[in-house]
Amino acid sequence: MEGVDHLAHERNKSEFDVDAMKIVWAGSPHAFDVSDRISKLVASDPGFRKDNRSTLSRKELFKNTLRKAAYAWKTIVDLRLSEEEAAKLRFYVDEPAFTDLHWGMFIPAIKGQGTEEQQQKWLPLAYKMQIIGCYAQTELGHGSNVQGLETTATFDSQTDEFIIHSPTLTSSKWWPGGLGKVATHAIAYARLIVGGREHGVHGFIVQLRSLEDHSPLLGITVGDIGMKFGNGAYNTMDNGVLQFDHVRIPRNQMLMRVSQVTCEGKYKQSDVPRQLVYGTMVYVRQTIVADASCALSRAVCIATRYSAVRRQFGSQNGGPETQVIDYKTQQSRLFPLLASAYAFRFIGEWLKWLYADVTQRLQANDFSTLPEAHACTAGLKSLTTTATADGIEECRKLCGGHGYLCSSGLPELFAVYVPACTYEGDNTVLLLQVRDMSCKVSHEDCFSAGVQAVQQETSRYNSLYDSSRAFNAMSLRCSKSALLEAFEARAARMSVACAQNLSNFDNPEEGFAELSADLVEAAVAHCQLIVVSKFIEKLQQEIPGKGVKQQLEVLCNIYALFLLHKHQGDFLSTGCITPKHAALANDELRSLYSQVRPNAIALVDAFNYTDHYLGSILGCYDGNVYPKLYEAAWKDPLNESVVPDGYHLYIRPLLKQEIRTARL
Ligand SMILES: CCCCCCCCCCCCCCC/C=C/C(=O)SCCNC(=O)CCNC(=O)[C@H](O)C(C)(C)COP(=O)(O)OP(=O)(O)OC[C@H]1O[C@@H](n2cnc3c(N)ncnc32)[C@H](O)[C@@H]1OP(=O)(O)O
Ligand SMILES: Cc1cc2nc3c(=O)[nH]c(=O)nc-3n(C[C@H](O)[C@H](O)[C@H](O)COP(=O)(O)OP(=O)(O)OC[C@H]3O[C@@H](n4cnc5c(N)ncnc54)[C@H](O)[C@@H]3O)c2cc1C
Repeated sequence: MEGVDHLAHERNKSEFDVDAMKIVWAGSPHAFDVSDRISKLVASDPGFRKDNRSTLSRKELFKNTLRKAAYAWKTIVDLRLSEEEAAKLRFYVDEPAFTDLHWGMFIPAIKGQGTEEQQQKWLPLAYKMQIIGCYAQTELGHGSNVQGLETTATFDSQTDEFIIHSPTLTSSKWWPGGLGKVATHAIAYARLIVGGREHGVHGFIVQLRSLEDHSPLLGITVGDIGMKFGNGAYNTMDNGVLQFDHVRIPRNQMLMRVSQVTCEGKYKQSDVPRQLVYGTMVYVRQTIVADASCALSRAVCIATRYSAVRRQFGSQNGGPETQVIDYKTQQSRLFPLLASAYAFRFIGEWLKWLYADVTQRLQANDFSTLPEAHACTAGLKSLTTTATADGIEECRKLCGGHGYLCSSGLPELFAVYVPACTYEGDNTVLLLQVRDMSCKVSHEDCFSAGVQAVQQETSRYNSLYDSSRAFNAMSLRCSKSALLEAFEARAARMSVACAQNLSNFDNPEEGFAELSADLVEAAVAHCQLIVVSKFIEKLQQEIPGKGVKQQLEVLCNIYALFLLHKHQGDFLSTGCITPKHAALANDELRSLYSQVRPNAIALVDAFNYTDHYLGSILGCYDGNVYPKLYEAAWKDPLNESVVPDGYHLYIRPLLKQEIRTARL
């Protein structure tokens, strides 16, 4: 049966132009071309094989990652790939590695926080990988609370140097990727002390290892923090521990765009806001949102293809059994995830635009949109990574028993992905930062503007309440604006409730702490509103290709109505929908699922993932699942011998009742 497309009948059912949808997914014809070429290049090169990751020991796994990273670099140099193509190549190599932090955080930190001079000195070295960098912020004792970091950087005006020091065990840097075994340099975050005065946390470029023999420099203690969740998975990364014992660095290795220390020991603050020290995190959070759609679409692609292959029950007159994708329960779990993958793709695109816009403004010393960018990236990073991590696990369950096999690709994808809910800011901590989005819910807003802010919000809410009276079964089906109003009303109501409750506290901090769980829920409602509204905006653009826009309309409705159904308590209590409307929304969802069904395989084909990237027998393009599963089982190291190692020591004595005399 080799070469037969077992999903051909599914592909023939599709009602839209898949190639046009591929362009929409990629973002542009150019982006599609780059992605398509590079993914095929990686898939066809045996140097990038990854099917044995879960069976390797940590040491073998890590060495293999080093080999792949070096091979990837050689490929990039030999083929003279552009920056965009090189980034795509690393993406499709699909193995977390020190290079993620070098390109993803170390370089952006220097670009964002370094002066022109510092950029000129360090960036060429980093671009050529003559130095390898990591981002050393988190410590054993503090991650979320950046202001609580304990590492110190004390200025010594005699020698024009900073002395970087770890004064306590809890000040040890802990977690930075690439630090454990590879990085030669770090952007280390430390409390700046000048002339006995503290000036908060700043970034410093610190060399960690010799460029000759890779040994740690004087005063540096560095190593890996140990095995992490799952086999293979994120264990390809050398997350590290680092202690400084009075390590001296030249003064010009403090990143000085935000503030400077002069050789006389004067601390000077630029006009730029202090928060720019956190700028790298804003950048990375934005990329993590884009990455969420990749991880979720990958899991959804696997689960959708397998659901079309898998059959259980329902045979009539000896005919084939029912494809599990035809069960309404399967559809109601799978299709909202498919819709979410598309929704996250578009919100990722929007956030990329927002970030580019902020960056441009920053260059012109316009810092006005920084708080919005921070709130949006923080909130949307939290929303999309939580939904994606949960979605991957749901996809595993949607694949039944076989989903639990490593060869399904889902266990490793889950293990690699879940830390996204924690790194770059714990998701709950980040939701608490969502204050400046479309409404005001912070304690300062309530207290500084007093009752006025609450009144404004209340009247805004009331007007939404009135307009959304028009929300009915018909508008649910046809009107995006009715849906959007429902989401706006819900978000506004939750914010107003928080604001009113906050104003009952004499002490704002106390009120904020007491109501933080409600604030988090209001933040989620705001983030969902943004995702829905940006999906709707996307549909207002011209989208070429037969049936493409119609498919996206269906997915947009599914995304919004699924959330409305899931959070109907919130929506009902806004009074903008009645229980009858909630029931109608549910009926509408069922009908939308029927519309997606014939197009489901084509909608995941539009992601254009190679079998190499998917890394899943259940999700393979041709759907020839069973022979591949059978063949893969026999390749497991445990099946190398028919009688296992250990038989004579442990099984035979059991069977022969000789266990008391056996040497265990
Ligand atoms: C199968 C194989 C698959 C393979 C796939 C491979 C793909 C892998 C690719 C992914 C790679 C990703 C690698 C990830 C590596 C991870 C790296 C890290 O985790 S680095 C460390 C990140 N750390 C954090 O994120 C810490 C979280 N904490 C914070 O961000 C902040 O400290 C805080 C915002 C929570 C602090 O809050 P608070 O105390 O209120 O802040 P401050 O007082 O310091 O701030 C006052 C003021 O500033 C505003 N603010 C805060 N942050 C920012 C910001 N970033 N930008 C702009 N403004 C900011 C804050 O809101 C306050 O504003 P105000 O107006 O005064 O209220
Ligand atoms: C795989 C991985 C890679 C990483 N890579 C890097 C790296 O390259 N560089 C780097 O510097 N760091 C890195 N980190 C560290 C990461 O950024 C931190 O772990 C993350 O910011 C969370 O901080 P924490 O560990 O201190 O969590 P904690 O803050 O200790 O969180 C523990 C719990 O407390 C809750 N909590 C904390 N504060 C509050 C609050 N104010 N209100 C309510 N609840 C709260 C959280 O919600 C969470 O449930 C990495 C982490 C992981 C897992």
